[in-house]
Amino acid sequence: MGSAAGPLRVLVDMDGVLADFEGAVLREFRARFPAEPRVELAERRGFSVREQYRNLREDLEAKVASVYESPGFFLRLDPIPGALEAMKEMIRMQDTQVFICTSPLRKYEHCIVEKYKWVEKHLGPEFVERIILTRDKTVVAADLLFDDKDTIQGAEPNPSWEHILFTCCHNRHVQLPAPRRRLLSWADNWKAILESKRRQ
Ligand SMILES: O=c1ccn([C@@H]2O[C@H](COP(=O)(O)O)[C@@H](O)[C@H]2O)c(=O)[nH]1
Ligand SMILES: [Mg+2]
Repeated sequence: MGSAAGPLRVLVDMDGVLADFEGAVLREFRARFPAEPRVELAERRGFSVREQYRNLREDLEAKVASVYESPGFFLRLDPIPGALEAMKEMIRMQDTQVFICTSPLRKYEHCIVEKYKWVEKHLGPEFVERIILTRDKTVVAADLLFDDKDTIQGAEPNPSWEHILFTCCHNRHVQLPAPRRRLLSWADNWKAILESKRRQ
């Protein structure tokens, strides 16, 4: 895609990229289960927080899941530093389409409506129009996907987007094979990544 074929289409993930899921899990786990062992952010490894707590002690899996499945959890997430400013700038860029592409929990009761409310509260109604909710991001057509999940798989073996790994506590130790790229934070040069893609 890019300039020859129309506007650049950018997908931006929500948890771990716009909204601080990991920080809230730890904060709320500590508050609800102060006597239990926990995984500090510096010790997080791998996308699944649930799996890491299970490896720590089997019964902790259900406890950590109960934290992020609770009503109000997704609404209380803090924005990732710089994310709101970047999104508001990106949506105003010429020849650029930006969408929020996020996966709901399997236990979706509170998560889905709270994700919508979070976007409305922090980014406003124009971004509510731009939410794509899917458990399979590979079938969504775009040029770029900014996402903290290191491996994104689904029904489409060759997604149209380039996955830019957004650095998060659980993926900072992952060594990316060339030519895969990262965005270290929203203070990193996300505009250069968009421009590089327009030239392709
Ligand atoms: O350990 C976990 C458990 C659940 N999640 C949830 O998975 C999706 C991920 O969404 P993305 O759109 O890929 O960010 C979301 O509902 C999380 O709350 C998780 O991230 N980690
Ligand atoms: Mg994510």
